[in-house]
Amino acid sequence: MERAVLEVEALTKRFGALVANDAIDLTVQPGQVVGLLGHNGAGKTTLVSQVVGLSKPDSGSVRVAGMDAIADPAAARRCVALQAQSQAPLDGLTPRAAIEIAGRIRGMSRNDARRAARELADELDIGEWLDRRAMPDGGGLSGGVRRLTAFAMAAVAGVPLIILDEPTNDVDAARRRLLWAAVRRLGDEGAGVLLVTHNVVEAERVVDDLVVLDRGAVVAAGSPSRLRGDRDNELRLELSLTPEGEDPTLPPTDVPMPVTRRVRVGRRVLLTIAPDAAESAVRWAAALRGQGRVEGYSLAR
Ligand SMILES: Nc1ncnc2c1ncn2[C@@H]1O[C@H](COP(=O)(O)OP(=O)(O)OP(=O)(O)O)[C@@H](O)[C@H]1O
Repeated sequence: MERAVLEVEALTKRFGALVANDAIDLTVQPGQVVGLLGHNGAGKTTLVSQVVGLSKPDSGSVRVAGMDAIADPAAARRCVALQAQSQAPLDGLTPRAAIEIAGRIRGMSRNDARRAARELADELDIGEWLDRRAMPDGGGLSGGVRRLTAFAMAAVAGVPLIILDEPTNDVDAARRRLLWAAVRRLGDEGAGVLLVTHNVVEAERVVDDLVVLDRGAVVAAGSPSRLRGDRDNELRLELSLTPEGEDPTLPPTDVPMPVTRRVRVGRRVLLTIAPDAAESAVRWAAALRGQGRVEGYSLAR
């Protein structure tokens, strides 16, 4: 197998007491589109910042195209194109100029950069704004066109690893479809793509693998169909709380099994757990009831 374009191992990053990335393992192969999913604050942007050398991990390793991205961030960065979550600073530029400059910085000839900018504009259907200038007050270009231009800037020159952080924000539905198709094309042409998104439903169609983060840790990883299969088998433990309202699932908790989802509705708490955790879940819930800490419990598919 070809060498992975991104190898993250046991990556840990703390902000004071908060563990923003908790021993994360993640690999992107050439030609593979990997979706990185997670709620707000799950640790996605923290992970991306370390991959591109903007912040240093507390422990763990990051290799980009075989290079140690922690020891030599500048070398690693040459192999990565990043579309950041914040809008790209395009003020005073036209999309055409911005995309061409991004290509030239990556070593493309003037002609190649010009041709690539035109092709990307056609692919994303932003040709009519290609020569319109972005104004500093936010005028000139819509948020969606700015976002698509930033995507084109990341996609223009062939680098081994392309990281897209929420590339569809502000983009209309029709152009989102074009953008997803372009993401798939980048993978099919051999790039490794790490796609950070909240948009699971749309991303699922273009990714090969998904990595799901929750509170800094990887809670699920694999192909979308495998993860869906896992979900079909998941169990739901429901606890009925006492009128006093003690919630034994809140920290400090002695819950003995991994919980992939916790939802509280009134005096009921629903925990989603793996099928092989059924026995320990029932033993724990029965003990809670025995101690009078919950009124009752049930376990269901
Ligand atoms: N510089 C920082 N200092 C302190 N805490 C931080 C810092 N950067 C991030 N955090 C915290 O680390 C956790 C992970 O944040 P991060 O931005 O990586 O999440 P995210 O998954 O990218 O979220 P979102 O989807 O909202 O962008 C959050 O609790 C956040 O408040």
